[in-house]
Amino acid sequence: MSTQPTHAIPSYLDQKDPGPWGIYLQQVDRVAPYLGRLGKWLETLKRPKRILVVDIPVELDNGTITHFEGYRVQHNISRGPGKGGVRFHQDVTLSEVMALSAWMSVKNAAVNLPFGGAKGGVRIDPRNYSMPELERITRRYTSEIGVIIGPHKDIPAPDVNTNAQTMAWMMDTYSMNEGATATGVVTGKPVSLGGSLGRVEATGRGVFVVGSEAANDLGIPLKGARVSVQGFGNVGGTAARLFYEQGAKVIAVQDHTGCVHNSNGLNVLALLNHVEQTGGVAGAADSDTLTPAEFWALETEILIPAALEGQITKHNANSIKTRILVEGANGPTTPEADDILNSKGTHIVPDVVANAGGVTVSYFEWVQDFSSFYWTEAEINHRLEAMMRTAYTAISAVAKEHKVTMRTAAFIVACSRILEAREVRGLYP
Ligand SMILES: NC(=O)C1=CN([C@@H]2O[C@H](COP(=O)(O)OP(=O)(O)OC[C@H]3O[C@@H](n4cnc5c(N)ncnc54)[C@H](OP(=O)(O)O)[C@@H]3O)[C@@H](O)[C@H]2O)C=CC1
Ligand SMILES: O=C(O)CCC(=O)C(=O)O
Repeated sequence: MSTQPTHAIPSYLDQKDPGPWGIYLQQVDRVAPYLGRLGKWLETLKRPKRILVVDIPVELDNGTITHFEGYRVQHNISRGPGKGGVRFHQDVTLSEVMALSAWMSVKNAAVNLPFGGAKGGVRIDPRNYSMPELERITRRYTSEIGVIIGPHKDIPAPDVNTNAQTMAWMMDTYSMNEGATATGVVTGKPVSLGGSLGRVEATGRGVFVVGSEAANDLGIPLKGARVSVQGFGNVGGTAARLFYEQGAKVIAVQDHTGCVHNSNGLNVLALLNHVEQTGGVAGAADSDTLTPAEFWALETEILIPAALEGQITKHNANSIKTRILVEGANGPTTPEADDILNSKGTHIVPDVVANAGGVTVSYFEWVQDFSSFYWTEAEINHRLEAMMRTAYTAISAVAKEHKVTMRTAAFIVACSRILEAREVRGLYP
């Protein structure tokens, strides 16, 4: 007998979602058999706590008024305030933001940060707008979501196409509306505004740390290891540089301008300069070009997707020849592709562990803001590396104990922590 009430018109949550939210739901279902008595709370994870869709009216430089659609979703706040980035992208959808917020709940719990999960987004291609227009859009978006964010409620941070400047505008807008400076309302701020040293590089550094742990587990020396990277922004660019500096051969990099390749290894520092000057990897010196299909089929020791969700699917998973997949991006691998890669023995370090370095240093930033006492970059990096290694080792151990993948192990650890908090808090106000 069903324990849920039935209705003639299904709720939007009951629709079959083929997008990122549907992928997240499949991942949650895979963890159900391992939750024991906590299984009775599983439905909690399939329902975001709070969804806010906002209209953002803005006057453009040419005097016209235009409207953007923005979102902030708080998936779960059982273990602490919501935490997660804000994305500006033309393809942002509610399904995507719901999934990204849920992956934040899982990530924060997997690494044992005292946060729930949240995420935000604005449907906009920021390349089409001037800086003053982006400032007005960001400020209006912040005012609109101001009813649910706050240093103890939900703390945004940078994600795709947002950065420290975006966070400065958000912090200033929220503070003006509150009538008091609230540094702790966002993380990833400029250091001059209470931001943390090391935050800009933190996600890529975390990818490097767990990628190195995985290589060590498989007996692969970093020196000479072939690495390919999709996405050469904050996460992919930093991870590529750190592997390069340790002697790995970064043989291919792809962004939306194309894919550059050199089987002897690209000069990553020169490539970063080239991207700074031209806006993309296309046309970089000492490289040939590859099609996307050729990029995925390259033989590598380490492959790092660090762009958007849904890049590795049943259509390209069979061609992938890498020993280790380190998910810098959120949700880059669909469940079918996950199964194909696992059956080939690919060692997958899932997003909820691999890219947790950013939110870990965001946590350090939040703590520093509250205590008004700031750590050195060396201290930050040391603590970050320790937390990433601990999380990787603990989740590997659970994977071995239950004979499951690292992704399912991370979900077992995280979902158990979230649902235990749910259970012990109880349901009624
Ligand atoms: N920033 C952070 O702290 C964190 C980010 N992440 C995740 O990491 C991923 C990347 O984020 P981040 O580096 O911050 O974002 P950025 O905006 O800095 O960089 C995104 C990169 O991805 C490239 N890209 C976008 N679409 C495509 C595509 N279809 N094919 C190939 N390349 C593409 C972009 O290329 P181009 O510039 O040419 O458009 C750019 O190089 C996202 O999934 C994000 O959610 C996860 C944890 C924390
Ligand atoms: O730093 C943060 O708070 C969140 C970063 C983020 O959005 C992510 O990990 O996907």
